[in-house]
Amino acid sequence: MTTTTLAQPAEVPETGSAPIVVFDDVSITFDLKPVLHHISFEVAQGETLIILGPAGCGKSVLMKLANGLIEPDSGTIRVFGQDISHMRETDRFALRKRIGMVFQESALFDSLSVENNVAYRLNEEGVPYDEAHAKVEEVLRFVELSQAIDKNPSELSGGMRRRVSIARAIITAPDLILYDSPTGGLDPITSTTIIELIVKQRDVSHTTSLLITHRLQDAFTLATHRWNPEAGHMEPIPDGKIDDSTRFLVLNDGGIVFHGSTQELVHTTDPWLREYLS
Ligand SMILES: Nc1ncnc2c1ncn2[C@@H]1O[C@H](COP(=O)(O)OP(=O)(O)OP(=O)(O)O)[C@@H](O)[C@H]1O
Repeated sequence: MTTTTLAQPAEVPETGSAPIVVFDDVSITFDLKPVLHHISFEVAQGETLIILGPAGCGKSVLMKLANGLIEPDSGTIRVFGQDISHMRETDRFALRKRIGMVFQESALFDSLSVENNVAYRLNEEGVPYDEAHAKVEEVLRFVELSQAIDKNPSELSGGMRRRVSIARAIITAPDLILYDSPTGGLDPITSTTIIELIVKQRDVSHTTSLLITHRLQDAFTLATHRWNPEAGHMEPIPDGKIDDSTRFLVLNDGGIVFHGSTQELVHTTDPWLREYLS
C-alpha cells in the first residue's frame, strides 16, 4: 500500500468527550419475534466497535437502527448527541450526511462509473465538478484504485468493488463509519487487503466506526495491527500489544453477551463465548 493521506487533519480524539453512539435500553420486534431486546451500549469518539454474533442475531438490524433507517419499538438511540430514533426525516437526513456506510454487497450503482459512484454524495450536494473530481481522485488514491476511476462496477473484482464502496463512504470525511460485513463474500487474501484499508482509515483519520464481521480472523487482525505510514502497509503492533481504540460487542439471542476490550474477550470464562470464539 502507498502512504497517501486524506486532506483532512488526522486528529487524535480527545479523551473524555461525549460518546458518538448511545443505545439506551433499545428493543425491536419483527413479526412478533423479538430481534433485539434491552440493548444498551456506547461507542466513544475514535473507537472502532466490532460487532460479532451468530447469523440472524440482529447485527445488521443494530446497524440500521444506528443509521436511523429503522426505528426501535422502545428505547433511545443517540448519535452525535441527537436522538435519531424519534427524529423528523429531514433532520435524520441531515444527520446521516455525517455518517459513511459500507454495505455488505458494496451496493454500487451499476449504471454509474466508479467516479460517479464515489462522488455520489458530493453530486447530490451540488459540489462543483472540479472540486468533486479532485476529492474523488484523492480518495481513490487512498484506497489504491486510481486506475479504476473511469470503469464501471461490473468491470471490477469483488475486492475492488469493496474499495470503491469505502471510497464512497469516506469522501465526505464522515464523523462515523458503519461497516456492515465489509469482507463478506471475499476470499481470505482479499479480505485481509480490505481489513488493511480499514486499519489505515482508522489510524489515519481516527474515525469512530461500527464494524460487523463474520470472520473472527478479521476482527483480531483489526485489534492486533496498526498502519505504518512510513512503510505504507499494515503491521502487527509490536510486543503483542493490541489497539486500544478497538472494542468488541457480541450479540446472541437478541441480547448482548459481551461488551469490552480485546483482552477481556480473549480471556473470557463465559462457556458460550469460548465455544463461539473457538
Ligand atoms: N425488515 C425486516 N422484517 C422482518 N424481519 C426482519 C427484518 N430485518 C431483519 N429481520 C429479522 O431479524 C433477524 C436479525 O436479522 P439481521 O439481518 O440483523 O441478522 P444478522 O445478525 O445481521 O445476520 P447475518 O449474520 O446472517 O447477516 C433475522 O431473523 C431477520 O430475519
